[in-house]
Amino acid sequence: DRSIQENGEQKIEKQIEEYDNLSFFLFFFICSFSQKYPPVKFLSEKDRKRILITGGAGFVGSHLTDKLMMDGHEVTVVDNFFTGRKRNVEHWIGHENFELINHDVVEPLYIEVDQIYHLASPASPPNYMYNPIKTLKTNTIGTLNMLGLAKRVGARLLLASTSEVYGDPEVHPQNEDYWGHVNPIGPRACYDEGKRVAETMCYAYMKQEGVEVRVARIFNTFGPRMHMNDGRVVSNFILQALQGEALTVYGSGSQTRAFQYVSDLVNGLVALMNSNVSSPVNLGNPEEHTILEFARLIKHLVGSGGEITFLSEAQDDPQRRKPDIKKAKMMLGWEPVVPLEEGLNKTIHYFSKELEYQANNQYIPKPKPARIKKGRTRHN
Ligand SMILES: O=c1ccn([C@@H]2O[C@H](COP(=O)(O)OP(=O)(O)O[C@H]3OC[C@@H](O)[C@H](O)[C@H]3O)[C@@H](O)[C@H]2O)c(=O)[nH]1
Repeated sequence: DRSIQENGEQKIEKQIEEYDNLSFFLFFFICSFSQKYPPVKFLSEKDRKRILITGGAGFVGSHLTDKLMMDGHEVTVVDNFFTGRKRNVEHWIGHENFELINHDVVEPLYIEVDQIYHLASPASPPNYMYNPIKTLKTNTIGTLNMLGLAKRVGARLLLASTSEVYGDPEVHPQNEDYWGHVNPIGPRACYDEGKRVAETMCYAYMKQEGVEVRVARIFNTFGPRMHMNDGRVVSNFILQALQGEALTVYGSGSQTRAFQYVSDLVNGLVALMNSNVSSPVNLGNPEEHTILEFARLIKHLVGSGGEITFLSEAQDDPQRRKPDIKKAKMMLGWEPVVPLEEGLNKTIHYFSKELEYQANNQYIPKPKPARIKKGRTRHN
């Protein structure tokens, strides 16, 4: 009797085991088909960091979010959606490692994090000139708030600074030791001086409070997820070429810029954050072209027959800009790897899809010209 009973129990146990195996396989089978997020690495508790990205729904911020999420970290994106868009990060919404907070950094923020990438600020000249007071508040009060947060929770903060701290430079190419040539009362000052004082704040918090800071001086960057209304040269030229309109060159077009593709920048930001370099580091692609050359190249890549028109020069427009990236190469082992044409083709593809999307949604915004509009009602 006993052996019959034992036999029966063994059979039941075996059946349960088989059922468990089956449901285990079924679970993975269903998961692999219903997977709705990009693949995310598994990181142990020790290696996984809680990372805050201010401006994380913006152009650069959203690509940084993708990288840090896919590397397996817990990412909190804070954005006030002035220039950022939910669409840029919507593919992460609901993921257990991801959180999106609609918040303006001008107000204090109380969360627990290990690292802060402080990117929040309008970055395109027409956007940052649109509401200079807000740009100043974001870069000054916003940066103070984030440094205060870093101090309270012992987090390391990386500031997204800019090549604009060099102003209209008198040395060429620009290295990190150059102090810059900025007009403190010109139309670009809200951004240039805002970023310069943001850098000053970082080093004051480092010296006085021991906060770990990293400062990236970001040179011109382009790529998918730039806003249609961004107003910077690459998105303007691509949109104009795609729509068969004339490409608008401000001034003679002899002013120069050097453009990096966004994935190169994101790799540089992560390398800098995790390095021991606390002094400012230039991140940019040193391949320099005139704006007229850019216009011709984009026209050629899009295959557009549109004209090139010359409009009046923008005030205080930097005439020559090119990063010296020796420091990033030596200290971070970083340099850009994406060729200009490859990056431009990816961006052209993105904007043609955006135009289709907008056409289906009955709204096609025109690129904004870099003009300051007076007498508008604005919210500070
Ligand atoms: O339609 C356009 C737009 C811009 N331009 C010109 O193209 C050049 C580049 O202009 P952008 O607006 O793209 O960018 P800028 O280099 O002036 O500023 C940028 O600098 C570095 C970053 O920090 C910022 O993203 C941004 O401030 C300027 O000389 C501008 O006058 C045109 O000729 N036509």
